[in-house]
Amino acid sequence: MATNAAAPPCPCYDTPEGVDILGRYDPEFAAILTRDALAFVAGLQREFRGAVRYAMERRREAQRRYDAGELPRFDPATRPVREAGSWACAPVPPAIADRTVEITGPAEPRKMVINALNSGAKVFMADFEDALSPTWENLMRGQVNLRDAVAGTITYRDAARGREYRLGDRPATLFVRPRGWHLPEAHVLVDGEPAIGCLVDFGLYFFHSHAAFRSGQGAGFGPFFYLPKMEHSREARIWKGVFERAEKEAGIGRGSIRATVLVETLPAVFQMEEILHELRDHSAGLNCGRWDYIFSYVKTFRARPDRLLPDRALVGMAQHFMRSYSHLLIQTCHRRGVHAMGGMAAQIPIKDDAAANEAALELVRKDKLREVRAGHDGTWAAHPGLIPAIREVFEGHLGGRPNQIDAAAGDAARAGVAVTEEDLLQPPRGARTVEGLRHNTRVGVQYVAAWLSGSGSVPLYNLMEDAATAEISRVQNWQWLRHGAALDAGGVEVRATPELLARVVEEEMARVEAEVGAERFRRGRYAEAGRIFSRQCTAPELDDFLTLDAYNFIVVHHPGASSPCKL
Ligand SMILES: CC(=O)SCCNC(=O)CCNC(=O)[C@H](O)C(C)(C)COP(=O)(O)OP(=O)(O)OC[C@H]1O[C@@H](n2cnc3c(N)ncnc32)[C@H](O)[C@@H]1OP(=O)(O)O
Ligand SMILES: O=CC(=O)O
Ligand SMILES: [Mg+2]
Repeated sequence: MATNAAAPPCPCYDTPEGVDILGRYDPEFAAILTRDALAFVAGLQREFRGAVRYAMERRREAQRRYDAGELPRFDPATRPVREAGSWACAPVPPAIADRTVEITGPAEPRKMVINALNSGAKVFMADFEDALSPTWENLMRGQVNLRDAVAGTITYRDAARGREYRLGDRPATLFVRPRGWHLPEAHVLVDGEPAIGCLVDFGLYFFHSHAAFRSGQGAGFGPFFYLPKMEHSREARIWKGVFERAEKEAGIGRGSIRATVLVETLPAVFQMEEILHELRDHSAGLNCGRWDYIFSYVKTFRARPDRLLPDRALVGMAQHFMRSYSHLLIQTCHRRGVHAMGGMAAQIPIKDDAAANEAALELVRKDKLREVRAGHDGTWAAHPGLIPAIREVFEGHLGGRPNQIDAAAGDAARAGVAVTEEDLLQPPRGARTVEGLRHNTRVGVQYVAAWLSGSGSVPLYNLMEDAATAEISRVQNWQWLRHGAALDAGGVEVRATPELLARVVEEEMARVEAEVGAERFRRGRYAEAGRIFSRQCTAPELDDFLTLDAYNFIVVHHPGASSPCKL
């Protein structure tokens, strides 16, 4: 954690009792961090921090049981919720009936927010999570961007390219993804403790934009959210409480706020009905967060040598456990009357090779066709260049319908099969190789270097990489090392050991340096990233999240940014 002693003591933020801001002062940020907005955020913290602490402890307790050999499963105690045909989620707001293509991207840079809103997608998910490195600057600029986007006033001038960016006629509808429950916000203290990051993200955005959103984009509903990385319905219950408190304080109707929950942890797949039930007045469906789901599969089974994953590249939606997860999600959502959203194909446009670009596009088309045929109502795009192809697949299949919630269509329904616990847990098949270890390392180190430098999503080897995909690289390396996995090295079998990893890290760092150039390598945070990534892959206990440990390296405290000179 760095301290910037050179920061001037004043001007400073006007904070309510018990709130301290340790991030850099900026007049633009001060327009977000108003006394009233901070009082709203502090109220959320004070009411819900006990429940969040308890939920995090329950996660750790569940993990201890998995480590001892228990398998995740459907909870017998909530069978009545799963089996009751008598409940449904609140009707879908008209503004988001059609979510066939959603673009995602970080809430900062500003240019990207405008591009996403103008991309032709129905929805833009502005991300404070997988795609954003949570530096103070990114978080606060992201809040400024979203406020201006909802107000319809967002513009940007790219002086170097002489380009002006402004909103087009039919911008995408905004969803905002706050961070997961586990991440603190070290620049905002409430009663002397770091705030819960997602309540800062949610609270500031809601406070400044709920009214404009409801009268504009939401047509009487909203704001809309995506909720990441939950592991149990008790965590959804906390969000329900947050939403109800926010609605009450804002004087808007209960059920105005809607949220799509990402089902992206293995424990959560056994809780989908329960999550929807908790959020039934606030639900905007579920989404297959496939990359974090793979990460979670490894994490949950960290202690199980019989459940080692094959190379990352082989763990796709065609694997039985992934297909089963998507099918159960579709069945569950449609039974309860809400959208079943698909996930992210990792391919992005390839600029300098037309044939490779066409091959990448074809993979995206195939992935999307599988999703819409399975019954998904919409899906994600990582890049504006993919939207025409994805729209063509989804709109072509839906034939003018905004979604297929009521259609009882798709493989998931047609198959008529009950997805079982065994289906959801079936270990994926495929080879484990030294090349896989190398690829994980090369990508993991470069991602961490980018994240430390403020970029949370980056193109690497023609694929999108973000926190979720990087997590797979990290935990897979850790798991292979922990269990001394046998890896194929071109026909020869070698064991994954710390010594092998050390050699791979050294060689891959040299390769990365050659690829990015010595100057960029020296100026970037590659060496630091190499150390963090290696340490995490060889740690005796698996860290819960890459970004929790790495967060300490991006926190910059400015003493005097708030309380010492309260206005
Ligand atoms: C696992 C998950 O959670 S998935 C969801 C989280 N991940 C994401 O959201 C990733 C989103 N995608 C991205 O961040 C980017 O597409 C990247 C980093 C993968 C590639 O970005 P770049 O290298 O900048 O792409 P590229 O150079 O092709 O960009 C071309 C133009 O498209 C824009 N663009 C690219 N991706 C996006 C996007 N997702 N949203 C808006 N605009 C975008 C760029 O800003 C650029 O605009 P310009 O021509 O006005 O300068
Ligand atoms: O958030 C999405 C994912 O795939 O992870
Ligand atoms: Mg995710």
